[in-house]
Amino acid sequence: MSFPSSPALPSSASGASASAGSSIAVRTVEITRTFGQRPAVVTALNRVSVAFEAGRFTSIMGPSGSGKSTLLHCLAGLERPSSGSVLVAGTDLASLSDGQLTTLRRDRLGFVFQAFNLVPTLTAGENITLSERIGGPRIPREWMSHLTEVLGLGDRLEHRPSELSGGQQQRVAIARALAHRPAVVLADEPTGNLDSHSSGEVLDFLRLAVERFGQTIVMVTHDPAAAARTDRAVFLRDGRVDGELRDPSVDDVLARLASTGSGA
Ligand SMILES: Nc1ncnc2c1ncn2[C@@H]1O[C@H](COP(=O)(O)OP(=O)(O)OP(=O)(O)O)[C@@H](O)[C@H]1O
Repeated sequence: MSFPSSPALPSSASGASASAGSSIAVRTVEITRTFGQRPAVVTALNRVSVAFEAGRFTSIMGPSGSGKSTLLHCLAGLERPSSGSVLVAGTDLASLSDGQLTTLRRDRLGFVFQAFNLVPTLTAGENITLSERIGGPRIPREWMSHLTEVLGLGDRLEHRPSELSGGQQQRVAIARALAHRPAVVLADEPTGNLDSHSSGEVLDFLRLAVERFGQTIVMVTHDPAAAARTDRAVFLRDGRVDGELRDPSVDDVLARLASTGSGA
């Protein structure tokens, strides 16, 4: 597969630092998240401190119930931790009002979900520019056309989601997540609903976004093959960070999961 070279990044490139690995895009400091009341309190996250470097692709793995989704939701500002801090591009989410948090989520974060979450009544192109349509920064058209060309969507922009395959819908969702150059893209099992061919393609595009555009991506996955496409796999267990692997291979990840008995 060959791709055209990237045009100059828009000056509004908000936080997608090109200096891979040299700065922290998002971090948690000692976050704890509990659900419920005594005596039935569930501690989903227990004093988790983890930092995600700018321009890197990180996966979060761990057994069911280990806290992966709760961590991603806290990074996304969808859930507030019971204690501790979440900092996105240096901003402590706890210091923001609800309105400020909504704006930060629109302008500085991108999301890719297992269920695509496209707006069914909008075309692919309209879905991709959704953040602009709801008041976010203007998406430069040169960047938009480059992005859709790289993702192989150039001839699909007038189609509605129901007219696209699952893999194509997820590519639209990725384009939407990347369009406003967020500080971080948060991906929750982005290949969970796809066949292995489409999964491979989606992982190729996420990888490309990191390498070509310096995008920071944090992805929850159960799939060792998906984790092996990332720069770093962080393992959770019982709401705590339980080690990590740099440049993991599938075998590394499988061995790691087997050694802790944490079949993903
Ligand atoms: N809204 C909630 N109310 C009560 N308990 C919750 C809530 N959300 C999560 N939990 C509990 O917190 C713990 C962590 O859940 P979480 O969904 O973060 O795990 P996970 O690692 O993402 O699991 P899975 O791989 O199955 O999606 C679990 O024990 C779960 O039951």
